[in-house]
Amino acid sequence: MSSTAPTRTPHANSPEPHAATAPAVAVKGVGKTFGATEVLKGIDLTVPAGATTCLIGPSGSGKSTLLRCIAFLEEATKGTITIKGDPLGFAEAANGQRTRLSPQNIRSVRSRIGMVFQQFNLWPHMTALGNVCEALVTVRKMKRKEAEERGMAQLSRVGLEHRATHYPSELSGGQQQRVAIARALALDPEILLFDEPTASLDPELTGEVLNVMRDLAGSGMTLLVVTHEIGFAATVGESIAFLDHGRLLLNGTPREVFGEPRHPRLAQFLETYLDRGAATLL
Ligand SMILES: Nc1ncnc2c1ncn2[C@@H]1O[C@H](COP(=O)(O)OP(=O)(O)OP(=O)(O)O)[C@@H](O)[C@H]1O
Repeated sequence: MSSTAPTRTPHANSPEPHAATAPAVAVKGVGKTFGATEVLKGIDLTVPAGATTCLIGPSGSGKSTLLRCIAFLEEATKGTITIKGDPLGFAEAANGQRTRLSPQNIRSVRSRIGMVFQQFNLWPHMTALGNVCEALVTVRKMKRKEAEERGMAQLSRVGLEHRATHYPSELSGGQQQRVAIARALALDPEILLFDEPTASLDPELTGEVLNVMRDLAGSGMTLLVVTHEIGFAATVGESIAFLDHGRLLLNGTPREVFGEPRHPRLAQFLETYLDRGAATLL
């Protein structure tokens, strides 16, 4: 098992990696501090395209912060992040100097990333379809009719076409989260980030959201999922990254990471967080 996934180390004069072969996300030496607190300490992580990567670790280890840095909702204090080879936010020159990219460049690379949060953040005054279509019309400038067609297709993908005209208050938490997933999918992202998408759901509603995510994973989308659902990570994740105290301690296949002998910190974490039923999956 390696402490980091295999990364490309191009020769200084070699061309930029071609988008088709570049990883979906490459995180290099990323650090993040909030005031005097160092939350991320030099993270190197490669997220392969067309696969599901699960980011696990104890509470406070920095998982959400790393995901938010990848979505550029937080700015990494050090290091670089590329999306299919394109720098996001900052570029690093050959001499190691980090420069901030233009707002247009940041917007354009960010628009290729979708994100689903723990809270669904739906507009309460809009129907499920209205929520899914809103950004298509206002941001992507799509005609309403075309946006609604695309929105219906995405609602159907998460099994909610029959709830298109319902308002969030008329939907269960699991259905609201599925609408939020449809909204992210409608923008056709190259990579979809999930930040503990089932954490605010009752256990009986968690399964329906995990099933949708399982289907998306099976469709060959690139997913990066922060989760405490270890059973989901072990069965759906093709790559597992274990974060502890702001460092990437382990990164590999589920078998490599969860198999015996287990890293003592992982063993300790699993004892604390293991969700019901996961023990039999590992
Ligand atoms: N905006 C912020 N300002 C100050 N400290 C922050 C901020 N965001 C996160 N932190 C701190 O960074 C550390 C890591 O938080 P983060 O939410 O990334 O952890 P996590 O692994 O996702 O935890 P959890 O599993 O509980 O969600 C925590 O100590 C948190 O208090």
